[in-house]
Amino acid sequence: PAVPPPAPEGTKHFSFKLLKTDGRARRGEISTPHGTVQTPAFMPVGTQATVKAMFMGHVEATGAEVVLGNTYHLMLRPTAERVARLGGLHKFMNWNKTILTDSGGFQVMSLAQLRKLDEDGVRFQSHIDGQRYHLTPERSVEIQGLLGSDIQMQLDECIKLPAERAEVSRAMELSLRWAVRSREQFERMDGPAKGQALYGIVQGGDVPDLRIRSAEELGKLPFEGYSVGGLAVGEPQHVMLEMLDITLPAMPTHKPRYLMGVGTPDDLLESVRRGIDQFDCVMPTRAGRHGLAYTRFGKVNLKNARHADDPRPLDEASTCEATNHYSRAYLHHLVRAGEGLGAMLLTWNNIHYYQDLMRGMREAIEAGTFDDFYARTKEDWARGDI
Ligand SMILES: CNc1nc2cc(C(N)=O)ccc2[nH]1
Repeated sequence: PAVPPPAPEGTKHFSFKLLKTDGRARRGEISTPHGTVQTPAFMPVGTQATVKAMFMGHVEATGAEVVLGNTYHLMLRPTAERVARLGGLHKFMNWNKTILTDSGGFQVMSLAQLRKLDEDGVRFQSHIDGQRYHLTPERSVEIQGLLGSDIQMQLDECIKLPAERAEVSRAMELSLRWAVRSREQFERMDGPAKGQALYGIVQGGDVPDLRIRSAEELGKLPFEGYSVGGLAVGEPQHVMLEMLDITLPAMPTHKPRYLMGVGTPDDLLESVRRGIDQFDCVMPTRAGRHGLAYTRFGKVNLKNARHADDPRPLDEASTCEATNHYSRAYLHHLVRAGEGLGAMLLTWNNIHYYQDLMRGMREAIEAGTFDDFYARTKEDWARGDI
């Protein structure tokens, strides 16, 4: 039988230190058996044990200290048991820093076929080969343990917005019951002793009293951190931000807060300002594969013919080794020609930009100048690319 990989030599603990605040913005440090994570942090998405179009050494060069793995994809292929037999996800993908995994629940609802959700869990068919699965809170934690994930997620039910209050309440209450079962499984697998973390996920849609109930009930359980779920699911940005204003004050102060699936650079700036510590989003990697660059002065679409003769790099001041050796004209050519190097260079640029933005916010909070950083960054984006 496959057993979870052994924790690395040395530290076997998880901790979070709240180092400084500036308004509601927080500067912290997460410690896991695979190193530390300076927060606020952006976690590049490594869905199928790879950050698409990047070598992990280059992901590390951007300053990223934690990447996300998707339980749904990995349980289908190559399976958690095979990854465990091969030494765990860190070894499998050659990443020896921190790995956070999601529970699989969100992607079952968005990718799998013939889904049937009940009190026990969710039954579905693989989008790859139609094979049937039954994902329960216990199985999701077991899979994440087999992968050797440092930060694991409870199984929850995330619904799309807009939704009726009754539906939001049903899904939130189910997620609370699943939180307890996830925690029991995590402790059966000695997660805390291995220095791993399990995060509870706050649900409640766009309904203030349900958000507060979810946050308060989860806060009574000994989770190492808490995610804000159920957002970036079709609601306008102002609704997402209003929900943060409601939810964050009801969450434990001295535990990390992770806003799932978010977001654009502007989402990150607004959410750090409200007290979020961790983010993940496919935006920078997916955009890079579609010819779109994120820069200090906003987005640049390299497909656009205006770049065809432009000898300048994307950003003269960027320290990203992937983009300051190449002209916009060259990037435009690669994108128009459909060359793989185009996707690689733009993905690297985008992850590097996201890490630069997070580093800027961390330094501003440390210096007590977050409001100034916020205003200047908004101005730079408004200036746009010239
Ligand atoms: C891209 N938006 C997004 N919202 C999410 C919510 C969850 C959740 N578990 O509520 C997970 C992943 C998510 N990704």
